[in-house]
Amino acid sequence: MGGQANLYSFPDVSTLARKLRAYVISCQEAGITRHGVFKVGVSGGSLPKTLAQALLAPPSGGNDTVRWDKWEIFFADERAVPLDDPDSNYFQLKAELLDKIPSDSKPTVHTIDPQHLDNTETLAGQYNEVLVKSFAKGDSVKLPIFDLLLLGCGPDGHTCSLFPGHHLLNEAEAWVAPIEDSPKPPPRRITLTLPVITHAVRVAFVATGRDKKDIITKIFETGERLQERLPCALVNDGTGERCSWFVDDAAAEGVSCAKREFSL
Ligand SMILES: O=C1O[C@H](COP(=O)(O)O)[C@@H](O)[C@H](O)[C@H]1O
Repeated sequence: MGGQANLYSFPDVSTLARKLRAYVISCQEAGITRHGVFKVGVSGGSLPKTLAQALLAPPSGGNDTVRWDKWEIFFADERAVPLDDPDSNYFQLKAELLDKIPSDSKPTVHTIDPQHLDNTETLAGQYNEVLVKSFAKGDSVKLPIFDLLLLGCGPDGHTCSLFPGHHLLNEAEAWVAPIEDSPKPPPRRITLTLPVITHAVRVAFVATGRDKKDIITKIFETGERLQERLPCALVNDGTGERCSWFVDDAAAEGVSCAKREFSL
């Protein structure tokens, strides 16, 4: 894999949000040029709040426009709960971001089908079909290619619903996989698999706050990261310079090397 993941550290979350906006818009423009739409996968957890701060800010002119009507939003992982449950990643994104987008320019949002909540295999199959319809369009395609995946990093190094050392990290065929034993509640979820994540055109992690410091240090500084099979480190290794980390100084405090200057 070419190069190393980019680690961008900013003094505070508002600065991070401004730079993240510029980055997402550049991925948006590339996606629209490539195929007329912007196909983005988003995580839950702390990400929707920071993303909303980035994307709901008024445009500063020039090319700084979020073209919501061109966005197709998918979920990088989702919990097997109703869509109006506060644990639902869709619910969190809706509350923080989707409900605040002006009604004349709404994105297309692909949720799980809540009819299949009682069976995570069926739920993963249903969401897989959603991806097939959008990315394969009747052709045989080995893997979907997201224009951008916006991911979180849990304090244990998990991303999406891929957890350290979990057997799902070995999944090589499925695009979407069920999980029934997530160590972080709720236990029943579905997730994009590692091959899908590392196949994206761009991957961006967003992680802020002191409670992310130890794991980010481990991911970027120590030799233990791969032995421990930390999902975030595996994504870094599978994507190289296509991967960018947007972190604040509190989260990056333990990293002494590898930080890059963000320019766009
Ligand atoms: O359970 C989850 O956690 C991760 C990380 O969340 P964070 O609050 O530590 O940012 C999140 O990315 C994932 O989508 C979610 O299901």
